[in-house]
Amino acid sequence: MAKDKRSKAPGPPPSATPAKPVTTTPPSWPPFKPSLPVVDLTLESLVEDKVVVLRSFFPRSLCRDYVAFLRALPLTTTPGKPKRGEAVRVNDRFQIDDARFANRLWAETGLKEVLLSEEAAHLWGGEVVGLNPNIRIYRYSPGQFFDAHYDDSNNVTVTTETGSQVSARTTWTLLLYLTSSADGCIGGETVFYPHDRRSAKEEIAVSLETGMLLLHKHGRDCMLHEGREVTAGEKWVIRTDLCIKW
Ligand SMILES: O=C(O)CCC(=O)C(=O)O
Ligand SMILES: [Fe+2]
Repeated sequence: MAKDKRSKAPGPPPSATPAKPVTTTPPSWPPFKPSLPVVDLTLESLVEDKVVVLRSFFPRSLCRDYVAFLRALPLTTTPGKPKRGEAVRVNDRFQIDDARFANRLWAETGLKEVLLSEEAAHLWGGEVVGLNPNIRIYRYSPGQFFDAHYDDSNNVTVTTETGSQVSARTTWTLLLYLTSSADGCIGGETVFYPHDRRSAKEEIAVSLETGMLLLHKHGRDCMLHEGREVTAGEKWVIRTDLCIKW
């Protein structure tokens, strides 16, 4: 086990159950310009059946537009002291239930086609119906991090492109990185630990890449993971989840 001042007392690492979103009017998210996808999206596996990435999912210019836009949202700093059983996360976040934006990310980016392709469709644990309308924005400034935890599977309602409501369950976490070292952000890697313990020898550290989308399996098969401390610049992330019919 790596020595770390953030290491916790014995016991199972906590889960990262997100707080219930407060219902407000969704923001006017910037358009996806240039139209997406800008590259042939190829699913790259980092950990077999557990972690995959799509590089250049958003072009750099769109990431810049998004960061400029997100900066103006009313982000709130999460308390350093978590509720019992919750992971320590220190970052600034904004959370909104926005089925329209979830649908845009799903259907207007090339994501749907690549995830439902024959090679990939078996990964998701069922019939994928879209993305969790619970959209979370994270900003990590120097000193901020998301301590080791597991992500839960949740029951949600997905409103499809045609407006019908489908009962669904989240099966994979989706993280879209909007900044990286190319933008001056140092640290902030998403680190996975395959054997349920924080171990420097075993870690799989995914470095930030501007515009890269990462998906990792959650719920029962979730790997212990953390958002490593940012030491310079800002890490910006859009988080949602992949949902299957339930
Ligand atoms: O920011 C990261 O790299 C990890 C975020 C995360 O683990 C989560 O949203 O549950
Ligand atoms: Fe997580």
